Amino acid sequence: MLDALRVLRDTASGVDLPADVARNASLDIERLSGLLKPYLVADTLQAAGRTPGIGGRAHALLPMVHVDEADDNRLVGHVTFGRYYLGGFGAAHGGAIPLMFDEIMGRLSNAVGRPMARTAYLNVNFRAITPIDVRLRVEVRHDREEGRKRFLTAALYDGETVTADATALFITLKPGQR
Ligand SMILES: CCCCCCCCCCCC(=O)SCCNC(=O)CCNC(=O)[C@H](O)C(C)(C)COP(=O)(O)OP(=O)(O)OC[C@H]1O[C@@H](n2cnc3c(N)ncnc32)[C@H](O)[C@@H]1OP(=O)(O)O
Repeated sequence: MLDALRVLRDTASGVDLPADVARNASLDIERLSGLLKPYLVADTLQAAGRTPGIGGRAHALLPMVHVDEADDNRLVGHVTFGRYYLGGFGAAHGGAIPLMFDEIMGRLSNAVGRPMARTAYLNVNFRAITPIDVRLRVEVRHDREEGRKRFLTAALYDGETVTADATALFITLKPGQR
């Protein structure tokens, strides 16, 4: 269903509709929302964001990052920003790129049995236009740990061009910390 939703939001982002088509589409979307509403649950029980086996953890907001290779301290994956993420002039929105970095760096930070950590900072440099509808490579490194602090770096590539890179600090949560 979330795959279909992704297709819908990419398509809906790219069209310019006559009023009657827009009205009919709105009615259909409202009908779908009505179909789902009886199944709303507490956020601790929802599938979205809590289903690691499904791309993007079934989180509707996230661009789908696919992991191609990973070990304890390094991860290589790929991502394609669809039309939904367009900022302008064929480039991904500058807010979508940190979203993707936070997710994929968080995934490596929390991998291999390391206890849960939360992002304390995420610094992103935009080095070149990040094109939409192009398969991009993302590389993440877990560089070092100092007590509760985990330092990670990442880069996003269009071919050999680095379009963005990031440094992040993740802090291990204390037992019982919310
Ligand atoms: C299905 C599963 C898949 C799992 C895959 C999941 C992937 C998703 C990942 C997404 C992750 C997120 O987006 S998380 C959501 C976004 N992040 C947040 O909402 C975080 C909000 N902030 C916080 O909750 C808090 O500030 C914490 C937990 C980060 C830290 O608070 P704390 O625990 O009280 O620790 P605190 O004493 O302040 O800091 C500990 C040490 O770190 C340093 N420190 C703290 N913050 C910073 C900072 N911004 N910059 C520099 N240094 C900092 C302190 O100086 C201190 O150093 P010293 O004195 O010890 O030297």
